[in-house]
Amino acid sequence: MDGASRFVPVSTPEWHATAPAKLNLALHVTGQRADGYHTLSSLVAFTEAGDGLTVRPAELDGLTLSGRFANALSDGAAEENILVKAGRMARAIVDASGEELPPLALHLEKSLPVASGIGGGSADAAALLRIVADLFPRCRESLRSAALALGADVPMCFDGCPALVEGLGEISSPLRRLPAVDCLLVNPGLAVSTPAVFRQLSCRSNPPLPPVPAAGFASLAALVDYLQASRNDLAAPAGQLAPPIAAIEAALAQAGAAFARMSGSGATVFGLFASSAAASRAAEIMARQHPDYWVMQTRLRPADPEDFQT
Ligand SMILES: C[C@](O)(CO)[C@H](O)COP(=O)(O)OP(=O)(O)OC[C@H]1O[C@@H](n2ccc(N)nc2=O)[C@H](O)[C@@H]1O
Ligand SMILES: Nc1ncnc2c1ncn2[C@@H]1O[C@H](COP(=O)(O)OP(=O)(O)OP(=O)(O)O)[C@@H](O)[C@H]1O
Repeated sequence: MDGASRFVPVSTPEWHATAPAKLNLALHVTGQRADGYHTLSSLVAFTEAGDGLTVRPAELDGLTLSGRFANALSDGAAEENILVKAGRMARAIVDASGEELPPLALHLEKSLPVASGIGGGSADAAALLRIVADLFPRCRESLRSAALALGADVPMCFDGCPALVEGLGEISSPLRRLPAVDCLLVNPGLAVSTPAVFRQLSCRSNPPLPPVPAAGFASLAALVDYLQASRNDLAAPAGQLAPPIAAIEAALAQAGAAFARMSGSGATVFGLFASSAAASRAAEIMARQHPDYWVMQTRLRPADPEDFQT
């Protein structure tokens, strides 16, 4: 059965994907290109939990929203939603391949805070591109290549695997091993603009991350050892725009995190924990201290060496 014929079954099909949060476990800004964009060296991982995207064929394209952070997106025109742009791009690519992508009804359960350094919009767009790639496998490479035009984080979200990323984030070296580390994400309720953070950077030319061990990370301890020799270069400029970031990092460490750091351009801070019980205890402490903060307990999506062909 080819991809297009899947759209004419007796009952209406429906596809669902989780759009996980992206965590920049470490992020070094290594330079600035002539077009103003910055080159990065970043260790990225993805969480089990995230936004939820449901896609159905329909008479007309449409987007509906629900979830805790839906309101943050319904103020703007639907056309501005990155999902609408991703859908348009996917249709152009599928059409150019000689197949046909019908109108789609999209429903987004927006569970991740907006403009928070965990790539929520990028994850949503990538989830849609992945669904289209599964339906039209011949278009997968073109969809992956086009993803960068939607945003620097979209290619890594499309791959969805823990990786060392370079360039603007589109050059990816997947990690051979990463355990399913328990983690907490904490956001103080302050939206932070990514361009504003890059503008505040004082040094735009830093050394890349230390080499990632060829075998990846077999334990939380090995990962933490590596992270301690790295930074998030965007933490200082983001802290000028969202001062609670440093206090959240300290509070997570105090509450038992083996490691805590801001992700991306902030203001979300992640904490890594030795067990789900330890993460739950810290979640209770954070919720008691800051009932207005967003706190999400989840785990990192692991990487297993058996997934790699040698
Ligand atoms: C900070 C990161 O989240 C780390 O993964 C990404 O680099 C940002 O990814 P993103 O939010 O998808 O970013 P985009 O939507 O592509 O870019 C937003 C704006 O941030 C700045 N920007 C972004 C990425 C990058 N490598 N250099 C930049 O200078 C540019 O001013 C750009 O206009
Ligand atoms: N589906 C979407 N989800 C979130 N933001 C969206 C979406 N569509 C458009 N946007 C816009 O994109 C901007 C960035 O939002 P997003 O949540 O992706 O930021 P972020 O978490 O800081 O991303 P990154 O980590 O990639 O910098 C917001 O200003 C928001 O209005």
